[in-house]
Amino acid sequence: MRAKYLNLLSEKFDSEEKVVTEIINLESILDLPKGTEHFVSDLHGEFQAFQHVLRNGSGNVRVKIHDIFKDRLTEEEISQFAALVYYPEDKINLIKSQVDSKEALNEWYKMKIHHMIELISYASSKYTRSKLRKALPKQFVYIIEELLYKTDEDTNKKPYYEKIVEKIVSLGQAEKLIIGLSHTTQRLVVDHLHVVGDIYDRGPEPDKIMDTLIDYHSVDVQWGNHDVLWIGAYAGSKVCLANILRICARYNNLNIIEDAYGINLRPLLNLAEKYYDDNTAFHPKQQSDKTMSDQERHQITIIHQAIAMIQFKLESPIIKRRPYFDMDERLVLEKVDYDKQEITVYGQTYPLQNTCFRTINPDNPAQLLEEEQEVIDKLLLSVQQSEKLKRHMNFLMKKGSLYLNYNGNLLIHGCIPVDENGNMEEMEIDGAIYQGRELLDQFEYHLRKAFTDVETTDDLSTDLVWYLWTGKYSSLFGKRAMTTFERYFIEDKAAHKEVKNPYYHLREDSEMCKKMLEEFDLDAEQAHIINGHTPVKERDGESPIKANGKMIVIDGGFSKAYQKTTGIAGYTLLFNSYGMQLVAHQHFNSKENVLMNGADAMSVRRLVDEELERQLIRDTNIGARLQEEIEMLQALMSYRYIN
Ligand SMILES: O=P(O)(O)OC[C@H]1O[C@](O)(COP(=O)(O)O)[C@@H](O)[C@@H]1O
Ligand SMILES: [Mn+2]
Repeated sequence: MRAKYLNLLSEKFDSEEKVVTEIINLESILDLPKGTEHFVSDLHGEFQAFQHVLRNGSGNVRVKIHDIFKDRLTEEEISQFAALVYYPEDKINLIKSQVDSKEALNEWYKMKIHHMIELISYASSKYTRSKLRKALPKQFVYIIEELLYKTDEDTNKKPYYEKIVEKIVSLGQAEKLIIGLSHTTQRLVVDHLHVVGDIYDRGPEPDKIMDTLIDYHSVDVQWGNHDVLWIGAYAGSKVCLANILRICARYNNLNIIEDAYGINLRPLLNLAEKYYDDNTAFHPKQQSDKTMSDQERHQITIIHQAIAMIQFKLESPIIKRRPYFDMDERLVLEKVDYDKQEITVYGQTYPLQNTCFRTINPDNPAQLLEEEQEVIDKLLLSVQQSEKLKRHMNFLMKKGSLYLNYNGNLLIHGCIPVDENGNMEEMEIDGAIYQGRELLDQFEYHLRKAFTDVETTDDLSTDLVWYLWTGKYSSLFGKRAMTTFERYFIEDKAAHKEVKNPYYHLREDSEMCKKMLEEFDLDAEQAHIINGHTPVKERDGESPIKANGKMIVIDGGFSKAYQKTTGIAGYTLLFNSYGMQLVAHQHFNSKENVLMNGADAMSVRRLVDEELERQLIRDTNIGARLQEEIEMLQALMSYRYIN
């Protein structure tokens, strides 16, 4: 086997020199500082805020500009320069409208090109030349490299460089070059991006986030409960599909379904018109930046009811065919007394209000009307035929996982289900018992299986995707039960409560965190758990850094709907060769504000962890892989070339 592999390898490295060059190349990469990792989570469709954070590298771009130019530019000029790097196209247009002569514009171009070259040279200092080359705008690689590697600028070559920049400007290329250099800078300040779940739902543009991630140079995703709901819908789970439609209706986002993904809602609307009327419990949430006519609101309200009732009906057969999901209490339609209009759940009887049960047969409440069945079948077909959704879901499968061990840390959206005593909770799946990491691996196995067979809609794997959204031992949900039905129809808020898994208070304890890290074969002393999912209520004094820094929770509320609760507009985490920093973002007003005022009112930075020694690539996941490659090359060397 080994000889076979070495023979294969020798086809690529067919001379002693080639092997030596590659070994030296890899060795030198190992000694470069570790690249910067950038963590975000709970984006919830907020594309504008997300792309701002990406473009400014959570404040990293400004820090770098500040480092270089603090003695030469005012704070105001630094902010304006930063705005140019974030939004070069728009900023250039703005400048064009402000300057009064072509000469002045050309002078501005020249100065900015020089500044950008300095910035890139600084921002790329920890990368190899080849990596930097890959990040440069293709059409200008040669020119930029000439400008970058100007070793003797102060002496004989200076006029030569001035000439190059002059020429770029006179040939009308300055604008393109500045735009290209800005994107290069954005790319250089972050080496790798982690999205710790919940790209979808609540906000208006998850599809644009997906497109951005697909184009991003290096990224992974830890699925959130909302993401698996979308994966489930595509993978054939009708109940997941009903849920995503219900949430889109609730947040006035049905255009994601219709316009972004091209899914036809007409059959659902027809059904809704037949059976439903106005109902305040189903009015869509008013998003501040969206207007709605009365007619639109009416349509959304009736669609919202139609799909919610389909959802409740679809839950029932799954709960019945999977007794080990242990969800009998969620057979809500069967717990309703239709004459008295009340329900008994968890031993309590409550009156029901705002009901919309016209399609329900009290003798068999979970039975879908033929029309309902037809609608959900058509919707599923339409979902599975959406090319764009297919592309997005494929990407989520390719780059995503339920959890990830990366550079010594554990990244996971929700939780590791534990009991009050901190023991891993057990769950039965298909006759076998799983817990901890094994349980999570089982969930992931089934999710992938469901995705490879989208035709099958009611097998165990597809049902388990829905379980991940809402089940008691789901590592993504992290609560005992979802009280969606109660929230619509019961006034008493006590019935709405969703009890969290004990994980959420036990994670405050560093010993508990260490135990969980060990479960995932990580070095408990060094590692951190990085979570999303539960908004940190900074407003009430809650800290995102818990258990002496072992646990970091980065859901700070990108989602506008949750900003009132958190008091801020999201956290992001940066992990560079010097350690980890948490960035708390202020509310993102608008791109226009950044452009006009250079305002970048975000970041309060907090140190999570400081490395005693600067971390090198040698110490990272990638470093471990490179070391293996070096070993193979050394083996090839002795096998083939040295005797
Ligand atoms: O805020 P809404 O739309 O009422 O949604 C509430 C539901 O969302 C959930 O919190 C899940 O979403 P998150 O992952 O964002 O917490 C459920 O537990 C809850 O029932
Ligand atoms: Mn979540």
